[in-house]
Amino acid sequence: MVLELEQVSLKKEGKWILENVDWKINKGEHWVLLGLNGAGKTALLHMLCSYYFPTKGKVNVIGRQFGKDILGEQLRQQIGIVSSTIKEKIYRTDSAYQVVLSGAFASIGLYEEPTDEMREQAQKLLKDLDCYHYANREFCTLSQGEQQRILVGRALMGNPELLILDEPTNGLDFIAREALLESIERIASKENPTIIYVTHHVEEILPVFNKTLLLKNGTVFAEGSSKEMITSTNLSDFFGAAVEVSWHDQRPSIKKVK
Ligand SMILES: Nc1ncnc2c1ncn2[C@@H]1O[C@H](COP(=O)(O)OP(=O)(O)OP(=O)(O)O)[C@@H](O)[C@H]1O
Repeated sequence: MVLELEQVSLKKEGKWILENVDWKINKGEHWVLLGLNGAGKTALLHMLCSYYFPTKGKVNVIGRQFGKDILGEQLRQQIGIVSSTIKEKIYRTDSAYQVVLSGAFASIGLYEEPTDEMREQAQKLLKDLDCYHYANREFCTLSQGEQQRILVGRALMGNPELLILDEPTNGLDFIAREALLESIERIASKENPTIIYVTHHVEEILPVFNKTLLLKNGTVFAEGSSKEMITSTNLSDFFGAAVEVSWHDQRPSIKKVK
């Protein structure tokens, strides 16, 4: 089991942000965490990375139980994460290669001497993600799409037990988005890491993400196979607005019904 949440609740400034969340993720599963703005997705991710401690309930991430085991840095080294918060922190003048390498230490910037093995893995990731030709460019000179690829490479350094992709296509145009999704699909099917893909865009649910958890107002609205979750009836209830879901080539699309 990579993740086990049991009746997890989180209170911040007198308000319940998460309530009675149950979620189990087995090794190698690919999940989508879908929720509208303010649903509690970021709060939940912060908890998985041990930045937040649950007010109630049990959290077990990669075999470590919050409250019993030592967490923090050690745990975060086993989780690869792509998020806008991390992107904002990356040093503008670090090269793309340095950014990828820093993932081996789960640090922002490089403070330790990488081993030959780390360098080899970083170069391989740059090639696999089709980023090798801009490896020596400063991070800030890369396009949004290029930056996101580099961040995916950084997250994959050290072969994490859990890969969290938090709205990785934010700010990307249609072409860059689809190209990044193709890479993610390749990683998911080839390397088979456990992945949580966080989004509010139904269209981004790739066939490899065959499980979905719907989070609404801090509670689990429903969870199960993506095919069963992503239906017109279920999502109309979930969004509180009549929507129509259609599937093409195993990818869903959604439109509001007038
Ligand atoms: N530290 C905090 N203190 C007080 N309220 C918070 C805190 N963190 C989050 N919240 C509130 O909890 C709710 C859920 O926020 P969260 O950022 O987790 O949502 P989200 O699903 O990630 O939304 P988005 O898709 O817009 O990023 C929001 O109402 C937010 O204002």
